[in-house]
Amino acid sequence: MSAPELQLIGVTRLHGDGGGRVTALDQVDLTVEAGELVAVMGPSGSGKSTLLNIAGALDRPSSGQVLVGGEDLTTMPARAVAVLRRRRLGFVFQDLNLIPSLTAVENVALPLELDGISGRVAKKHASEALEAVGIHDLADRFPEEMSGGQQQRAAIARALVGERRLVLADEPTGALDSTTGDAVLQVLRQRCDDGAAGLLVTHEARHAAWADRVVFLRDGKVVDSTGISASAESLLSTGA
Ligand SMILES: Nc1ncnc2c1ncn2[C@@H]1O[C@H](COP(=O)(O)OP(=O)(O)OP(=O)(O)O)[C@@H](O)[C@H]1O
Repeated sequence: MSAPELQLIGVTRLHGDGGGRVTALDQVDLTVEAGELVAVMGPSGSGKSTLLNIAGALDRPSSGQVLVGGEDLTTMPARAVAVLRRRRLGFVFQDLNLIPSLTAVENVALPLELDGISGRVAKKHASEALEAVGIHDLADRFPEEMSGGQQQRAAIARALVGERRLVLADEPTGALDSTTGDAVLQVLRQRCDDGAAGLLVTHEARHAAWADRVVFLRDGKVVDSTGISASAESLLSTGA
């Protein structure tokens, strides 16, 4: 059997020291297999963003292990981590970070070109990624010529382009209207159904309902991890 796409083992992240020390994550264990979409929920300050940043090698744990596709990020040289992050991980954050002077297709092709793929091949993959998120016809528009929802879809296409096996999303629907937000989640869900692994931080039970599993954090600890059928009902009834 192949290694899980993502495995956190006993991950602790401390910030500051002395009296000001904060335990952002406390001995967190989490496994996400290929084909699985896992939602992370919890109150403000519970450690959701820290978890996502550590899973995406944007931050390092104070102790514990982070394995991506079976490779331990915590012992890997920084250069190898950067390559793995570029090739294997896709990030969808609220801050879209599309480059204003590049068209949609150029923005999506950029990570591939940075990875040494020829411009022509990168554009072909980028066009397919734009098609998958339903904005193929906007390929030659600049970000300022697109609506917020269209920009978000372009950002998702950029996160999914190429062979990204692990997709990390932090409130990817942001301020989008609910129809566009659902479309964005549908793309993420489809990608996981096609074999990627996904980790989705969200405050909204309606969005977590797209996941196979929900992990609840409180004060940096996983307090519950539950299949969606059981959790969705209780979450929706409490309005969490
Ligand atoms: N760089 C930092 N320095 C000090 N404390 C930090 C730092 N980053 C995060 N923290 C603290 O770690 C804890 C977890 O923060 P984190 O941002 O992961 O929570 P969150 O669940 O994503 O919150 P929110 O839902 O409000 O975004 C909080 O107490 C936060 O104040």
